[in-house]
Amino acid sequence: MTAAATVSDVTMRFSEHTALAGVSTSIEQDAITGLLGRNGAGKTTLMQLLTGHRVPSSGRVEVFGARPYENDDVLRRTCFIKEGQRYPDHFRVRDALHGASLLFPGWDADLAQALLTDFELPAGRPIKKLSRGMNSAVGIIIGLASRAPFTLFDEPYAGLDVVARHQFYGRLLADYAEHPRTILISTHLIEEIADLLERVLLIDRGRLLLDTDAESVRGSAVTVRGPEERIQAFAAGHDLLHLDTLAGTGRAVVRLRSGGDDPDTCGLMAEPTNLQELVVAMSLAPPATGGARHSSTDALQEVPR
Ligand SMILES: Nc1ncnc2c1ncn2[C@@H]1O[C@H](COP(=O)(O)OP(=O)(O)OP(=O)(O)O)[C@@H](O)[C@H]1O
Repeated sequence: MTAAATVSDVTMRFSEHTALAGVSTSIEQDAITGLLGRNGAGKTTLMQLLTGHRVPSSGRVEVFGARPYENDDVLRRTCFIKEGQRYPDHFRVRDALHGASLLFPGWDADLAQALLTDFELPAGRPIKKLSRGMNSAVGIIIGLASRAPFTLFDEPYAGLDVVARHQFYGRLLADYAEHPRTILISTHLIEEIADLLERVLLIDRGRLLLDTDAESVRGSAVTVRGPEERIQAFAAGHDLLHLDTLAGTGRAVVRLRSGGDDPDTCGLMAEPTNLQELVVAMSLAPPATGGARHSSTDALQEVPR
């Protein structure tokens, strides 16, 4: 894989709190990567490091082969869209777009105009008078129309309605297909974007739990239902991530290991676990039982906690 950005053994401390602890990963060039994790996991912090908004307490961050901090050459090729983006008080929508057009060499004015129409945004309206969702739409337009070689969306759609979100996904995919670039997107709406993702990074309490291609995630875990003792017998050859039981009957999320039993053989009903369920189960799994503890030969690349 060619990396647009690399993060090597990065720790980020805020006085007493360690937001990222020894994180190493690469952001694949010309791919869409999802950055997932619970509140406070460290997603925004990682994006701030990648965009030169912060320098790590230790470790090294490189984007396009150089450190991003105060590096105009890197930052000109980077567009960072964050939730609740603020603009100067007097700015109208068109001022924000005009400002962005000056910043980004690859700016596509036609795409910006088409997106204004999609999101029904009045170009002449003062930004401070926009609704929350409309404000998010301004950021999304800038992020897409910038055509920046490295575009980061940090939970870009606060308040955006479901129709607008789907317009965003559609536009993102269509434009990315024509103009491949490196896109990193953090979101809590995992199922909505699961199909867009080519790579998945899952952070939990400042550590990477999952760093893999999305294809490997699909089919890597099953959700099984049945008598608890059968679930335990089945899970013995795999990784039990999460188990709910009621009166002896259970529902479990199990990461598959090669060589383990089939759910059928154990008399269990099984269905593939979707990305969102897997993220929930991995984030909730205690280190002693969580799949992330195990190094394995499975398709998933796991990082020890
Ligand atoms: N400037 C700061 N000073 C002190 N602590 C901070 C600072 N910025 C972030 N943190 C802490 O670092 C941790 C990671 O925060 P971060 O914003 O990266 O999480 P996140 O994964 O983006 O969360 P969310 O999904 O809620 O946006 C949190 O515990 C947060 O309180």
